[in-house]
Amino acid sequence: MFDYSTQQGLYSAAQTRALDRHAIEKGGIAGGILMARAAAAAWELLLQRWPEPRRIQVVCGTGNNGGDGYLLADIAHKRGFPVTVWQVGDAGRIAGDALRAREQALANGVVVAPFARDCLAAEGVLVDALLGTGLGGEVRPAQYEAIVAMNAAGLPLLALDIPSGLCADSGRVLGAAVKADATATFIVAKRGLYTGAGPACCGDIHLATIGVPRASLAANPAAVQRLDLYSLLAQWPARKPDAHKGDCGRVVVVGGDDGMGGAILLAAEAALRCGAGLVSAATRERHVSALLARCPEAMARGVRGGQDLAPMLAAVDAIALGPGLGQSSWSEQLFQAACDQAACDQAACEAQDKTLVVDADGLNLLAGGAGGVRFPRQDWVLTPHPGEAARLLGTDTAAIQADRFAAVQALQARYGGVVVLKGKGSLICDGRHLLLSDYGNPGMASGGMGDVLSGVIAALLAQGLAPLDAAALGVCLHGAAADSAAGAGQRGLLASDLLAPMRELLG
Ligand SMILES: NC(=O)C1=CN([C@@H]2O[C@H](COP(=O)(O)OP(=O)(O)OC[C@H]3O[C@@H](n4cnc5c(N)ncnc54)[C@H](O)[C@@H]3O)[C@@H](O)[C@H]2O)[C@@H](O)CC1
Ligand SMILES: Nc1ncnc2c1ncn2[C@@H]1O[C@H](COP(=O)(O)OP(=O)(O)O)[C@@H](O)[C@H]1O
Ligand SMILES: [K+]
Repeated sequence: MFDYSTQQGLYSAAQTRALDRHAIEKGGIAGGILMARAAAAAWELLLQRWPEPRRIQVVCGTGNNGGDGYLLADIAHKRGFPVTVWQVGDAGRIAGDALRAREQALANGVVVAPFARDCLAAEGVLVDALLGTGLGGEVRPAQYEAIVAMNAAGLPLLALDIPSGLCADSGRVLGAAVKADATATFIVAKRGLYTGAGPACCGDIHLATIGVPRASLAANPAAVQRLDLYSLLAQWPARKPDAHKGDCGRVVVVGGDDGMGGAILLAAEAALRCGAGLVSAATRERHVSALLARCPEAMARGVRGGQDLAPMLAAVDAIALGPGLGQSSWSEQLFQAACDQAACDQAACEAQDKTLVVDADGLNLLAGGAGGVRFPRQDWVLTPHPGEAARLLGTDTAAIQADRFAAVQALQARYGGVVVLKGKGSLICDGRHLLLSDYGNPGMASGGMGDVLSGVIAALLAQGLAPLDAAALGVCLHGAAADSAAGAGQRGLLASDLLAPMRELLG
């Protein structure tokens, strides 16, 4: 198993509060000092990003996020920039460090005025210090209006800690959220910044740790880890000099019903390009010659049903079940044969690390109860996109996207094994670990990307990686290859464009 403890921790709002408390109470750093450091870090980022702002407008709320904003305004004012603070909500409710920050800014001559409709001037840089990790529930009307106005202003926008209106825990928009160009997040990265609507709201994310003691971090370990491809690759030993193809694993990809022959080809080619020793494709007879013409390294076989498939599965390490599988009776037979094969010799399967990767119509068949396949089971990696996840949990896509962390955990609890919830900020869960990959880009919103991913994960399993490691490395590799292939343009990216960069990244 890879060691995930060195990956960057992602925190919930409650964990962040516990961390703050620890730093203040045990670390002896006053809350006001943390606030001043946060403001200074954000100011530095603002100047790096927009070196000559003609004006700075800071929209402040009544909590400590607003306090950060007041101190940033104070710094900007001292540096001679024209600054206005627009106060949203009743200033009489401001207390503690935030109140001291406001008083300091006022005493130093910062212009502070109540936020009003159309108050924002159309110049300079806007700073969002309205709501941070203290947001609870859907945003209330006054804050909603301020968020809409900030987004409509058409100005460069820097969010402090988290774009206002974004849920720090889930990455869901709570009614309305600021769409920032950059976000300066403080102390630790919040988990909602990296998945769901988070990435679209945050712009570039910059973490300022503001000197929180290591002991505070150690006392409050994160529950989610953000994956770094290169540190995972560094944990995967190189091939032995005398390796032969039998050492590198056997994969069978199963699918490609009528009209979907390309899906099975993509999965097979991806498995080969990610280092599987031998790859077979079990598909409709009519796809075999096209598959062989494009990819002669794959062993393509036409299968009429479950009885033809079973012998092909006997001596394999990983089965990718689902690319273009369809939902016909042929599909159901193959689905059942693959699930039975893995289940009937569970002991052998454990000994050989034989694992199923179930994707696409494999997941739809599973959701529909095809073949009476029992679960939970540990010998599979399920790779649903949000629509498939909704079918597997009997809910709708919006409910999945509203809390992707909860969804991936619910899927894993119900179905067992390792679950990958795809989409921006893909999540990987085995019941003990909760991992996030933020590689990938909207160019991947094109047919065949998922087929490639199932081939990648199957290849990594076949080469001996544990299911969690194969899923984690596979998802990162797939997304990073798409980032590399997209270059400056995302439209028109094809799933097959990922094959060459994946191979380069694997080294
Ligand atoms: N010592 C600390 O705790 C530090 C906190 N920092 C900042 O403080 C923030 C957290 O501060 P707080 O806990 O005071 O919370 P926030 O300032 O994020 O939010 C609380 C405020 O939002 C309002 N609010 C809550 N839910 C709302 C809703 N649904 N609609 C409209 N308004 C709503 C509350 O009435 C309150 O005024 C962090 O995000 C960070 O920016 C930083 O200064 C670093 C140090
Ligand atoms: N906007 C995006 N940002 C990052 N990754 C994305 C984005 N859109 C799609 N992806 C990734 O592309 C893949 C698409 O898989 P899937 O929806 O199953 O495609 P298909 O069924 O067409 O093969 C997933 O790995 C998903 O995480
Ligand atoms: K904010």
